[in-house]
Amino acid sequence: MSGDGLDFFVLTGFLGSGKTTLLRDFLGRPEAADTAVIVNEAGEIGLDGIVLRESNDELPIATLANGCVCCQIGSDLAFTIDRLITTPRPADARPLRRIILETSGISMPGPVLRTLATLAEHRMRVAVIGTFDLTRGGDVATYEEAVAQWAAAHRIVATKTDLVAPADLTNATSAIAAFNPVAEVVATADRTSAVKAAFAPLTTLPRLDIAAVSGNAHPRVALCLARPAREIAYPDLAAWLDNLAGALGERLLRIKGLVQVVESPRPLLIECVGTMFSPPRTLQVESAPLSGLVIIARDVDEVELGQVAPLGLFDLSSWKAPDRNGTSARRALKAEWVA
Ligand SMILES: Nc1nc2c(ncn2[C@@H]2O[C@H](COP(=O)(O)OP(=O)(O)OP(=O)(O)O)[C@@H](O)[C@H]2O)c(=O)[nH]1
Repeated sequence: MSGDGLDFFVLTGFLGSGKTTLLRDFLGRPEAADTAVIVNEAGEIGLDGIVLRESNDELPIATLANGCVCCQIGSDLAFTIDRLITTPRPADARPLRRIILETSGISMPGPVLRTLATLAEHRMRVAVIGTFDLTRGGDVATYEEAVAQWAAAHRIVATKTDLVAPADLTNATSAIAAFNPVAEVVATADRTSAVKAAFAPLTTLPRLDIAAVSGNAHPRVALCLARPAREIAYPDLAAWLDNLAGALGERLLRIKGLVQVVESPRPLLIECVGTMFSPPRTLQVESAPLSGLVIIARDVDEVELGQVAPLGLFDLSSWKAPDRNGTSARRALKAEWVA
């Protein structure tokens, strides 16, 4: 038996940001019957597993409690996934449709995704779902893990909506986009809608309407849009991405975007979390609705990005960069992007 057709959700988010609660609410819903769960906790006591078991005591729930999933238990994770997929389902149960891995609040997403990449034979559709605790907002961005978790997410769910003022909920989308402008955002006070949307299949096209982003730049995280400056051949694009990853190393948090290369009439979807790239995928649309790569990186400036070879492949609008002079550069850069 293979995992072909399975959705694999990596549920990530900082300590206490509402991951278990979101998952518990989902597992209590009828459509969660074809779900298996893997819980990782850095601590010794598998508390999250117990809480989740309360919401649905028939689900397969595997606990990885012997360390943080990102640093110690790659092979345990691979083994656990394998076992969940190959274990026969009870006669009256529907086939397994999704696995949800709740990572510990201090897990870095990159190593988890690297482990999942070794399980390519299962052909699972992997999506990273992040939580954004509205009561703490961007405050936890001082923790490198929190920023990496948001940057890696395909979708970010605003949590604890009942504990904040309506204005905080209204501003949630822009607050989240300040850390990851390409993620889908789920920000609603309607808990049922939020829970369903959190684990719905992903849409294909990246969200690149980054001109809508507002808010203050994070002191160490730069968000940048790289737009093709000329026609781009695939080998040049591949070399540029390789060199960018090599130059930034672990400071590279995320790239997502569409690039039209001369070899193909259709745009390529380019995506990486950390320095790990998904294989570029040709989109089944004639031309890119918007050609460009959104880059999220830590401790980097436009000059360094501009030195990546081959030179001159992309124009860089660093529309949200760390504010070094005490005045925001965002307005001018944003205007450049809008034009
Ligand atoms: N009022 C309210 N409380 C929430 C909500 N989501 C989570 N909480 C509370 O916030 C605390 C932390 O929530 P968890 O769901 O355990 O958070 P977590 O991200 O799984 O935490 P770790 O596993 O420690 O990383 C708990 O006391 C929850 O009851 C919410 O939407 N509304």
